[in-house]
Amino acid sequence: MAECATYGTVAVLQINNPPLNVLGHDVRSQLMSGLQQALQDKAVCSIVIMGKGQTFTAGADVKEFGTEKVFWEPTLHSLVEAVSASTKPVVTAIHGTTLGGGVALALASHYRLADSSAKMGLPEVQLGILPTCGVTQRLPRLVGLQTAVRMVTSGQTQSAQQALTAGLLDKVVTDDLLKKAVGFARSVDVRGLEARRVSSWTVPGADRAEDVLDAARKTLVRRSRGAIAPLTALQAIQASLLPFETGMKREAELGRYLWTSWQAAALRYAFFAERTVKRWHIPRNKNVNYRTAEPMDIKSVGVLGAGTMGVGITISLLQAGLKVVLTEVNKAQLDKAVSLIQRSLEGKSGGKPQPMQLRATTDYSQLREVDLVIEAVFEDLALKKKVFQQLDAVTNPRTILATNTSGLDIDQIAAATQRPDKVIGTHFFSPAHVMRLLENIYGRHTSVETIATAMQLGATIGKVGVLVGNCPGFVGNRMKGLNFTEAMFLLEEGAEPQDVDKALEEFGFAMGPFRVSDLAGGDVHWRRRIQAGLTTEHGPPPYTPVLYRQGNRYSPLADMLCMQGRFGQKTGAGWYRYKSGSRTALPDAEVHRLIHKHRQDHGFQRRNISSQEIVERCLFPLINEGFRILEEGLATGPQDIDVIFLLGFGWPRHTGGPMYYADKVVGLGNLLQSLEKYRAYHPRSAHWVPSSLLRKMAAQGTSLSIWAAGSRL
Ligand SMILES: CCCCCCCCCCCCC[C@H](O)CC(=O)SCCNC(=O)CCNC(=O)[C@H](O)C(C)(C)COP(=O)(O)OP(=O)(O)OC[C@H]1O[C@@H](n2cnc3c(N)ncnc32)[C@H](O)[C@@H]1OP(=O)(O)O
Repeated sequence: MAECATYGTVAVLQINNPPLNVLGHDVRSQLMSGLQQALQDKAVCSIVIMGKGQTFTAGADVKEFGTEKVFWEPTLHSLVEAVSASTKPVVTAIHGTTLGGGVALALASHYRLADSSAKMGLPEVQLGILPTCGVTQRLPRLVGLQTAVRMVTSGQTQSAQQALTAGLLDKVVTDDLLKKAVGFARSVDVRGLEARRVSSWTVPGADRAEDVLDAARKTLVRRSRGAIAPLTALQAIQASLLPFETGMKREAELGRYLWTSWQAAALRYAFFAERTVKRWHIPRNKNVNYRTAEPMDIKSVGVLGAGTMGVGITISLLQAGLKVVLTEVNKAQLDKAVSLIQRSLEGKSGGKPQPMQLRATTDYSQLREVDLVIEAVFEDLALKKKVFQQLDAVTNPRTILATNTSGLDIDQIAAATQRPDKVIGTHFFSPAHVMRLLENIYGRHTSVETIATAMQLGATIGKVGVLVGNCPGFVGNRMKGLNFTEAMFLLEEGAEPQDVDKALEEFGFAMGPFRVSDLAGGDVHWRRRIQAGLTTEHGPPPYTPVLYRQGNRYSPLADMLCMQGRFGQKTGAGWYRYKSGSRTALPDAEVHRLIHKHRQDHGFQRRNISSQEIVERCLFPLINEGFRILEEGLATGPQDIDVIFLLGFGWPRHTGGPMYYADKVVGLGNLLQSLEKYRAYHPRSAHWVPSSLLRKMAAQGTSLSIWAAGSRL
């Protein structure tokens, strides 16, 4: 846990708690007793604190946060204060990714040394809490308000060099940190100790504090979208302008406020959910799971189709060091893609991809020897089936064939091949080299090896893979579709597009559904609705009621816009209008007229609709569908659905994701009641019928977290 050794007059305390040296209670206890021993030992003149293994420490043990253990003495706070009060100089020697409580220890020490691999960061606001233990008071005194605000409110890490420049480190060394730290500790003198206590310093540049804090507040109000931690952290930093002890009291008050907030619990859940999804199983056959599966070794990947998705996927693969054969029948498109890929990678690595790593070709047969192919052609089932038939013919029989589809039937695509066991869906999200989600979809015949390989590939390319079953739209788009459907009904009943967008943006989404639709292009879903027989290019199919299709209430408003060529940003007009070259959504009188006329034509009585109703009507059907998905065994657990929404659909992280939000914030009983209420008003929408799983859980008074704990392997 923590080891103590002496090197002449220097005592070295080394944290040894693999893999990340988190500061759980055992580690804290041993560090504290090591420190006390060193203070009592007359032969010891100075003390080094460092870590063994891959990092100094990743900070507090987040697994303790929901428990009493976090308060057991010595708490992190007591340990940090003991370091600060030490009567012998303490040198912290940092390597690897050092986070949170690790930085707190370093700040309380009298000297800070790092090797060049070190990265330092304060991710606490991402967990909804405040960096306490004096971080918000010492950091501004050491690096100034501006850098402190940036580090604390963004959670971004600083490289060793950046930390040195900022004043956070005293020295960066290149090798043998232990030897260098011991040498450094020998050279420091107890006489200078008092002056080395950061708590006795004043914040540099305090005369410009108001400007810095005002500017930061404005940015944070815009960026945090309802998350309380960043703005609270700013208040704590502001308190560093007060005397140190007063500032510490303020830090403790604000720390308590965040610690006990529901957002902190939600963000902690999100942190562990992202890690839980890698422990997948198939609900209908728990024997098929991450433990029983052995992935294939993937060294080379073919990407078929060099459109936007193909380009993003290729960049992700190359960045992870995989060999890629990019295949595209259209030579001009291929050349354009290669230049986009090169430019993107040059921007990141300062160099072009090795010629060996990327082979671009118009010839399918070049895919013969790759380990896995990701097809990324146009979203059309007939085309994909044809492509899979060709791939089946040209590739090695052991090659895995993956399709990047956002909702088409994996079984139908697999049926076009002689190897349905080696066919899987890998749904990337656009831009594919940026978005961290990979929704992997198994079909009826997909083998456990194929599933494990797709999940492993996700991890290799730095994505969070979530395994789901096959159904139209899979998990993400199946649920998300309901949100847009209900948003249009709200327009029919009286809301304007900007009202709906504003309510959901206030809830925490970066963009409301109409702005998203304009960004993505309304024609994409219009084509899908046409294919599904819900509409035609000229209006409702013959003998079909305008407001009722395939057994459900239907709003034709989106179809009406598309029939006028209003596809969104790319055509300069959609639900909003856009000035040439601008992405700013401007309310459009044309759209308001169209909605108004539609209301009159069909007898809708316009009424005022509250933000609460907008949020509930857009989100509750989606959550209800999430329960159906769990009931149908299409996701391993609620965490999987939440991660899909957090990483793929911009669901506000501080609410934990749709299923967590329903479970812990809304409450399952309240959710059920609301669904029943809206169902009474809107009997022609099947999405208001509560799922039987939700009914059962609400009746039993149980929670999704209990259900998930029982079902997860
Ligand atoms: C009324 C009461 C009033 C109370 C007042 C307040 C009381 C406060 C008491 C506590 C004060 C704490 C103050 C301190 O400032 C807080 C902190 O230090 S918060 C913690 C900060 N650290 C983090 O957030 C680290 C998060 N981790 C990461 O970002 C990454 O793990 C990594 C370090 C970059 C490494 O990434 P990877 O190599 O990809 O590894 P994984 O992410 O897969 O992780 C591997 C494994 O480790 C688990 N894990 C990671 N970090 C932690 C952690 N900090 N604690 C516990 N466990 C951690 C992770 O879950 C993986 O586990 P697995 O899934 O494999 O089981």
